[in-house]
Amino acid sequence: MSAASTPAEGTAAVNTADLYDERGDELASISLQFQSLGGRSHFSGQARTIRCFQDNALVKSTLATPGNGKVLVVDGGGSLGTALMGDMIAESAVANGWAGVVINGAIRDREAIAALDLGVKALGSNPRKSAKAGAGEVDVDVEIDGVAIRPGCMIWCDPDGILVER
Ligand SMILES: O=C([O-])CC(=O)C(=O)O
Repeated sequence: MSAASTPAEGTAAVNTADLYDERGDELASISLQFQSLGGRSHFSGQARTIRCFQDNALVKSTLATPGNGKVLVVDGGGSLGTALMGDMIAESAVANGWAGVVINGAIRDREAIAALDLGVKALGSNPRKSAKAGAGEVDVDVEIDGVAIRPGCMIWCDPDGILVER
């Protein structure tokens, strides 16, 4: 890791393997094989969280508020049945200053999202849209692949994986 990339800064391109070597078990590593789908391959920041299931109204409304360099972690229950984010919502995340979005679920509009200056980790894609009723919870503790993610904790993502501050 270069001297300039202090993890707390959030905007520097941190390499997760180097960070793990430096900090070891202070960090939890998500073993589930997320795909890197955004135009920004390395991203990090404080987490905000959403828990929802096949309903993306809270994802849309949250990414329409100022992100201040944070990472939105969406626990969609691992469902690949509907897309929780498409290119319009992702463009809104870029416009509002989010560093990235981690979705334990699916996205759609892969090609457009790959061209955006946004970090995106998701399990895969599905063209089928989600419900928009607003079911779910914002800024709650979530767990993905046995790793707890609390609102405000630091999270680092790159093509190697996802690290979370314990
Ligand atoms: O509206 C949706 O469900 C997601 C979508 O397609 C977009 O963000 O463009």
